[in-house]
Amino acid sequence: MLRIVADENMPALSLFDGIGQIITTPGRPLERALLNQADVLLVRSVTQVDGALLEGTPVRFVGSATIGTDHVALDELGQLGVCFAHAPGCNAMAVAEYVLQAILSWPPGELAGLSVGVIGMGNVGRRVSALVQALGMKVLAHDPWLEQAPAGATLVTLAQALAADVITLHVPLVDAGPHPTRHLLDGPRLAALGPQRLLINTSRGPVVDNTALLALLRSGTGPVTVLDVWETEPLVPPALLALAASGSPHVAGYSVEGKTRGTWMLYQALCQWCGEAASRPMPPLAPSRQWPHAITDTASMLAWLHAGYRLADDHQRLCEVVGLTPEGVHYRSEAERAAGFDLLRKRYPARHEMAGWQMAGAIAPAWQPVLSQLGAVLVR
Ligand SMILES: NC(=O)c1ccc[n+]([C@@H]2O[C@H](COP(=O)([O-])OP(=O)(O)OC[C@H]3O[C@@H](n4cnc5c(N)ncnc54)[C@H](O)[C@@H]3O)[C@@H](O)[C@H]2O)c1
Ligand SMILES: O=C(O)[C@H](O)[C@H](O)COP(=O)(O)O
Repeated sequence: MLRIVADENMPALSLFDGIGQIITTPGRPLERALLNQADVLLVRSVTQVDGALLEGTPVRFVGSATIGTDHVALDELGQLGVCFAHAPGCNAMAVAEYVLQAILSWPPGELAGLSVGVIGMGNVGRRVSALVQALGMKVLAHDPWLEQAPAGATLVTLAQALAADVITLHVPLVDAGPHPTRHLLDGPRLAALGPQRLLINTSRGPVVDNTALLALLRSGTGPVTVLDVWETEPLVPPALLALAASGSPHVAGYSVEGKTRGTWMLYQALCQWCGEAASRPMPPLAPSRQWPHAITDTASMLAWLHAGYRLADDHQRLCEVVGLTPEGVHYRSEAERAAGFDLLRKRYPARHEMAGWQMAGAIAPAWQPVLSQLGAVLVR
């Protein structure tokens, strides 16, 4: 039996029953002494995993139930001969649904014909691209690693993508190599956006220079801003949250399906590594849900999306833990704010992706493509 240390915020750990014995632990911080008796470490993005953590321990397999891997020193794990697996794409649909709701909640009214600059066209960027095209929006995709534009999108330079009406970031956090992304949106690029554009960051906090963004928002010249990720996580600067149109505690990918799929992908990788058959299927999750109302406009579309999940609830809860009142007062200490951020994530309400909803009301033709992209079933 393998000895497995796992982040307590990972669902579906019973998948590992029979393969190993699980000890759960908070991921931030992770107590190194626990690893002295562990063969396997399973983390989420809040645990920094490097040679200093693993050297001298019996750990030979590390899994991260996340898309991003910037918290893992992959080269150091390689030098120690530690196998690494993660969960590409596991929560991509949840992030895409978050972005869709942010765009639909933005004031301009008619979205068809407006453009969306999608920066990073991987698992998340492609899903976002498909959803916004289904709304009749044009996709200007920037991804220097791609040679061909994904379906329906036009590959453009970063400057061209940043000239779109909506800019949404879906890059990994990268420091080295030809296309680093730390402060990809730096002061000058942010300043060039102006106050009319919508900027959404669900990638990693440091992809946007938060200090420069705050200065622009304070002067009234920054973009309409939706932030799920923050440069100083788990600390959220109250002033930045106060000036953002919406903020959330790094939960864009926190659907029940996305988190569970992450664990399940690690289960498969661990089985392969230790020569076991991965016989357990992805646990069934989506409840049966029926929407009786018509969808004819943005308001009725949002009403349906809100039946699954409300972006505004995330914002409200984050304001509460940061101590931000409608008057803009913040009265909590840094320690309270950091602990509150992590607690919100630990106690995040069950949020299901929209796939599988049975739509019993009339659906106007303009809305059918986006419902189809979301996996809703038209029963009328
Ligand atoms: N907020 C959340 O809850 C949440 C959830 C999932 C993922 N994420 C973040 O989103 C990122 C993207 O997720 P994904 O599943 O699409 O990853 P992915 O690896 O499938 O795609 C990333 C894409 O970014 C491109 N890219 C790399 N450097 C670039 C650059 N300088 N400019 C433009 N494009 C560049 C890559 O070529 C790739 O196509 C993850 O790395 C993770 O950090 C956040
Ligand atoms: O990269 C991802 O998949 C997400 O950003 C990440 O998983 C968010 O959740 P966490 O791992 O911090 O619980």
